[in-house]
Amino acid sequence: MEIKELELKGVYLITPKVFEDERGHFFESFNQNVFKENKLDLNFVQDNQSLSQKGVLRGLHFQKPPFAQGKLIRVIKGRVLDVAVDIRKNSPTYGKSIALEISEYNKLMFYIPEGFAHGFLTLEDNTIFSYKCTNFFNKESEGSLLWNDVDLNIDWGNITPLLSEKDKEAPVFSTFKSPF
Ligand SMILES: Cc1cn([C@H]2C[C@H](O)[C@@H](COP(=O)(O)OP(=O)(O)O[C@H]3O[C@@H](C)C(=O)[C@@H](O)[C@H]3O)O2)c(=O)[nH]c1=O
Repeated sequence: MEIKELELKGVYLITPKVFEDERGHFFESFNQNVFKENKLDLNFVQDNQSLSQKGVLRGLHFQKPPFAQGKLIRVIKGRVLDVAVDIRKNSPTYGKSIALEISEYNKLMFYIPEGFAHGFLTLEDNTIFSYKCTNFFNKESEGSLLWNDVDLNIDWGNITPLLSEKDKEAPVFSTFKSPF
């Protein structure tokens, strides 16, 4: 497993070591010791899974402190464009985002720390998305930003995604007061 910090501080790309044989393949999707060796001392308390058809966009979501969450993301089946937006007020990269394609094929994993809004677009039908969280779900702490906000300027491609009612009405970035 290789762990590499990306251009936004605190965001990591994890590339597993995949063992293939005639039965199929095997890889470690999380190893606390290896994460610790890379200064990622994390305590995951909740695992989530969602299934989406192609063209579903979930996001951009975060939970406010004290229920802020770090998320370790992977795709079990299918393919997504996964996006993390830095919403740490004092960060030199505030408002900047990283978009990564994560799939059952490349088996990449993405660690997004507290202080980020997160969303993803599914690129195949029946995409199964799975993530570990460092804090519990807390409905009252949910926050969101509009996926196609002009200032965030995320390149999702030319799409008309299927969104939840909540995500259609998410706040814009220009008037956003970050809780981080
Ligand atoms: C996120 C979550 C939702 N739920 C419930 C609430 C709701 O009735 C139902 C569906 O919730 P949502 O519509 O918010 O699901 P979804 O839009 O998939 O929300 C997720 O989106 C991605 C982008 C994230 O980053 C996650 O943290 C999470 O916010 O599941 C839980 O019980 N526990 C949870 O941890």
